[in-house]
Amino acid sequence: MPITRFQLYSAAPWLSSPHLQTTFLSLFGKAPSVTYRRQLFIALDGGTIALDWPTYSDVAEGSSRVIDDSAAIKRDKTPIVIVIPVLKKFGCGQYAKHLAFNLARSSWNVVSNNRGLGGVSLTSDCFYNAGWTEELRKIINHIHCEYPEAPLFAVKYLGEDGTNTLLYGAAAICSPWDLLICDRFINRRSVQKICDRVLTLGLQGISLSCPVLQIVNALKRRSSSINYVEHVSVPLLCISALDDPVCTSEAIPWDECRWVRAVDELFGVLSTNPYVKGTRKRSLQCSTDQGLHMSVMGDGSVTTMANEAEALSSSNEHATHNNKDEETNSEEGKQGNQSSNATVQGLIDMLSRRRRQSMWLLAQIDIITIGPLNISGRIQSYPPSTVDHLRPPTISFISCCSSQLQTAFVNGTLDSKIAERDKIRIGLPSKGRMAADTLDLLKDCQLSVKQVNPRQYVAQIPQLSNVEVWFQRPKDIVRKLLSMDLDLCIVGLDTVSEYGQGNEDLIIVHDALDYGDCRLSLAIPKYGIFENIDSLRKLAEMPQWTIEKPLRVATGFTYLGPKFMKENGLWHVTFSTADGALEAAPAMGIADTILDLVSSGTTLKENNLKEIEGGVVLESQAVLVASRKELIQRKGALDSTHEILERFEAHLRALGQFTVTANMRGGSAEEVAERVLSQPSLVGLQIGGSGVLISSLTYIFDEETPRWRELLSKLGM
Ligand SMILES: Nc1ncnc2c1ncn2[C@@H]1O[C@H](COP(=O)(O)OP(=O)(O)OP(=O)(O)O)[C@@H](O)[C@H]1O
Ligand SMILES: O=P(O)(O)OC[C@H]1O[C@H](OP(=O)(O)OP(=O)(O)O)[C@H](O)[C@@H]1O
Repeated sequence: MPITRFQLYSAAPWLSSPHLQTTFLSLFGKAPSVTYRRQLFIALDGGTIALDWPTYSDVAEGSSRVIDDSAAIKRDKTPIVIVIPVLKKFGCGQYAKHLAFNLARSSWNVVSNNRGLGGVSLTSDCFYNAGWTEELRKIINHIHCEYPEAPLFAVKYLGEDGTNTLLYGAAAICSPWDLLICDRFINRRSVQKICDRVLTLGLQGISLSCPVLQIVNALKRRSSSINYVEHVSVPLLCISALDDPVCTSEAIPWDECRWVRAVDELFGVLSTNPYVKGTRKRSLQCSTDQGLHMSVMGDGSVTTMANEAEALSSSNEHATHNNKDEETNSEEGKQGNQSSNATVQGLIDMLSRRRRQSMWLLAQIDIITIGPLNISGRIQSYPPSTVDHLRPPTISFISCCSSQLQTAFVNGTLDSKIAERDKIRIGLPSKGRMAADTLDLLKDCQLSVKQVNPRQYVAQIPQLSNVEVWFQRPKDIVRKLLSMDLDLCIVGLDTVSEYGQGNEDLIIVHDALDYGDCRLSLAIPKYGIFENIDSLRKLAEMPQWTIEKPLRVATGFTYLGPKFMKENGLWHVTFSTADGALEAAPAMGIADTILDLVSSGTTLKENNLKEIEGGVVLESQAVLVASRKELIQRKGALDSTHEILERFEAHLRALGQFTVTANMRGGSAEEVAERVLSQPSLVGLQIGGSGVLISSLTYIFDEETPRWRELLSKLGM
């Protein structure tokens, strides 16, 4: 049962020390018996990653299921919780098991992972490290593309990816927050040092084969989630024990966690949440505690409280609220909600004035206990049918969000974000293959971009006064179009398809800008078992691919890749990913095939690889893409898009067309006309003669272009 400040947990006297509690749990704690279905992946560095899915039979009371590869499950909307244990020795594995078990019983699907944990061998010299989030990012991408409809819940990573994260929410349980402070805490007292030794003993079995890393303080600082927490943009529940023997409360980012701008959102939830009871004043014990607190009661109810209430009561403006709150302290229901909100609002106003900041609010839950957390009391169970409502506000009252919170997220509508700016934003590739050609196309359409230097990421198009250009990396452009930070963009079709993942908000306005041509294609070695394989069908029919030994594909396209394979009947497939030079993977023995972009085919040839019939996933070239919501809702967005589209269409239509002005001999205008019309090859022209002008055309305008009509119909206009 969760213990809150109002129900202080008193341990038995013989177990009063948190160290003893942890040791007790490690020795005598009985974790639920859960068996896992394990999926193993080999990363490109040779490391082994395991995803462990708890099985249904172990949580029979609930409705959690084993996730398999069937198409039906792929459409499953059951939320998936990714549990990321840090250590499994010293009792920590018990926490993870309790967590997984209770989540699964509450109808959530659960997957647990980390390199080198849970008996997974370390097969590369790269060990788990708190600051290395790249692997987690890839895993989240992988799970998301496997189960695109299931909301994902899993802090450094969240802060790094800000609004770009694929997660819907997260919980950090006993996070060390600041590794340096925790390290110093552990080494401060001898009892802590013993604890450190025990942890190290637990690690010995796996760490002996690894090179010992001399982790310097700077690295600890950089790897700490405390530096990133303010950029988190999804609901984040942080649960810390104030007497944690390792993750000391001194490292908790009290201030950062409180800097939440989503005040209205929080109020909305408070006023509508049936569990909200009255407010209570109570002086808090911890010297670092200042500000507003919300506490989750044992029955799942939420209570607000504040240790600055005394200060508040001295403020005339808010005295009325406080008095009322005290009187109605024990009241429940609507009246309680109102007084709760009034108190919260009063504190916000007072603190805002004091700190001279616009608006902020803390939302914090303190749990003072040690031992397995039975979280079923607080994380609610959502049947799949209600999963669409899983996005806050349902759990947002425990959120810690950055000020960059998407408005769509806050209010469930897009309007306030739409109102935030009056310029239309077009995203263009900042560097790479597409960058120069994109600028050339715009220039050829008399839409030159004025960028003072290439490092300046915002620029203007003087011809379009209400349009701003934002230079970004192609994949970020698509993400920002989805998050409505951009309205329009030019990128390759492959990038939109991969990172847009079929999102209906993305509309291809112009699908053939005539540069950046390439294809996403499957390539296999020319040698060995593939020597006689020349088609996808033959590849799929090879007897070698089984559950135990699947076809290994190296690709950066972790959404399109699995989708293509399944659509083509290749079921026994695993994917590994890397940022470039994928063509080396088969020769290195890391993969059997690669799925990558090809244009001239030179790279494949140089690496002894070949394309196969039916292996092309996508033909790509540069495209103009827009956000449907932006086109509909942002004033001027559709007009600007129309103008850009018209110029692109007219210019591309004019490519390869020339005007020729020539002198032609003839007795009269009629005679010249007759000679021209009777000779399609214009034999009578004296090219090279005096007065002949040949110039390429810039535009051939249509009254109304087909693509514009198509766009209007896609927008339902
Ligand atoms: N031979 C090719 N290889 C890769 N991309 C190509 C090729 N030909 C055209 N393109 C286009 O160029 C895009 C890649 O451009 P760029 O190199 O800037 O991006 P990137 O490698 O995805 O970026 P980043 O370096 O941020 O990962 C592709 O998405 C594709 O649309
Ligand atoms: O068919 P080709 O003309 O040979 O082009 C194909 C290669 O170009 C791209 O790589 P890039 O040059 O972007 O380098 P990368 O592999 O490091 O991404 C792509 O990933 C292929 O490797």
